[in-house]
Amino acid sequence: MRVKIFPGRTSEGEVTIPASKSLSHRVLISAALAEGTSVLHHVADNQDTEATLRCLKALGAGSEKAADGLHITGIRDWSSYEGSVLDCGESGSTLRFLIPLAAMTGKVVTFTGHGKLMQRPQSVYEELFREKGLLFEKKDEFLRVQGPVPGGEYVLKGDVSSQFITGLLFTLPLAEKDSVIRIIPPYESRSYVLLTEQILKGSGITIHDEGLEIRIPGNQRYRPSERTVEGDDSQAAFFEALGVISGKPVCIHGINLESMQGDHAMLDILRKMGGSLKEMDGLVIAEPSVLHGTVIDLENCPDLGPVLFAAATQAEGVTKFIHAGRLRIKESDRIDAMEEELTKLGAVMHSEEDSAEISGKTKISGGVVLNGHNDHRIVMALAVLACNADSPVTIEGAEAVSKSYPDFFKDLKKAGAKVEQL
Ligand SMILES: O=C(O)C1=C[C@@H](OP(=O)(O)O)[C@@H](O)[C@H](O)C1
Ligand SMILES: C=C(OP(=O)(O)O)C(=O)O
Repeated sequence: MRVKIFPGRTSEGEVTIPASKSLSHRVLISAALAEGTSVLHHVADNQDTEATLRCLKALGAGSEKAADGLHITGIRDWSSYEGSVLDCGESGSTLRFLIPLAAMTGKVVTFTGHGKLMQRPQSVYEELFREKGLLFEKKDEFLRVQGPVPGGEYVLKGDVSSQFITGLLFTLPLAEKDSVIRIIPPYESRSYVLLTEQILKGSGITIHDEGLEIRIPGNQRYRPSERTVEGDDSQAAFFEALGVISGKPVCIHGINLESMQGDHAMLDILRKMGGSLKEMDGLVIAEPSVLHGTVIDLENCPDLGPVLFAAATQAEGVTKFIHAGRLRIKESDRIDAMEEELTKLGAVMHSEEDSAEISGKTKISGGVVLNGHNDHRIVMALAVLACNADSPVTIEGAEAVSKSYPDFFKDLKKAGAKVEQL
C-alpha cells in the first residue's frame, strides 16, 4: 500500500489511541497460564497480538469473544499440545515470550515467523537452553526447542533484549524449583521487565526484583483475572510529536497519566525539547512549540527512536541520541532506515553503532517517495514528519502499520492530516 501525505494539517485534531500492544501480549499470556477463565477488556487488535493469541490457542488456551469482553481459558494440560507449528508473524515479543513457555509442553515445539523475525537475535536463549542441556535448534526459517525449562540460575546479557527476561519471568514461576535471573549490565529496556512484573503481580505471582538480580519462587499458580488494557504510549507518541511540530494542536485521549510504560517518557522528552504538552482529565493536548536540541537516552524507550528522530529534525540545534544500538535489531535497522529516509527529506542525521545525531531545524522537502522498510514505526514516524513537508510525500509499504496499529492512517486523518491511499 502507498499513501500520499499532503502538506499542512487542515484542522486541530482529536484521537483516541489504541490499547497497549505490550500490555495486551502480557495479559493474554498470563490469562492463558491461569487456572480458569479470565475476562479481558480493550485488548489491542493488531497482527502482533493476533500472533500471540494464535500461538496460545495452539498450546491449548481457549478464547471466546463475548459481549462482556474476551474470555481466555487457561491451558489445562500442557501435554495435549499436538505439535502444530507456532507462527509468530513478525512479532519479536510473541516469539521471545513464548519460547520458554512453549518448552513447558515437554515436546519438540517449532516456531516460525515472517519478515525479519527469524533473523532477530535469539543467542541469549540459545546459550541458556544449551547450558541446561535442552534442545535449541535455530535455522533460517524456523526454530525448534524442547523443555521443560527447569528452575535454577539463569545468567544473561542485559543489552540484547529485555524480552528474554520477560519470557523467563512468565515461565519460571511454574517450575518446581526456585529460580534466580542474574542480569549482566548494561541493562536496557528494564521498563518492559517492570511492566511484566506489574501484570504478573495482578495474576497472583510473586517476584522479588532487586535490579540486576530477580528471584522467582517456584511452584506458583497463575490466578484468572478481569482486566482492562490501558492506552498505548508508544502509539500516543506519534500524535504527541505531530501536535508539537506541525502547527495545530492535537488532543489525545486514552493515555493513562500514571502509566508504567517506558514510552510514557515521550511527554517529558518532548517537554525537555521545549514542547508544550498539557495533561488534564485523562487527556493530553500537544501544542505547537518551538523545539531545541538536547540529549535523549533511549535506554528504556527504544520504540520512541524513529518518531523522536523525526521530531528532532524540527528542533533548533543538535539532538543527540544515546543507547540506541538496540534499534538496529528491530523489524528493520531503525537507525539506518530513518537516516536514509530523513536524508531524502533534506534532514541531517549521522549515526554510530549505539548513537545518532540530528541537526536542525530542517525545512522538509516533499515531492519524494519514501520507503517504509517493512517497519510500522518507520512508516508512522515518516507520516508524522511528512505533514510538515512543503509538498506531498508518498510512503511505500505503508501497510506495515498493521503490525501494531491498523487504524493509524484513519487516526492521522482524525488528527487533521490530509492522507490519500494510492
Ligand atoms: O517487552 C516488550 O513489550 C517490548 C520490549 C522492547 O524490546 P527490547 O527489550 O528488545 O528492547 C520493545 O522494543 C518492544 O517493542 C516491546
Ligand atoms: C520492536 C517491536 O516489537 P517486537 O519486538 O515485539 O517485534 C515494536 O513494536 O516496535
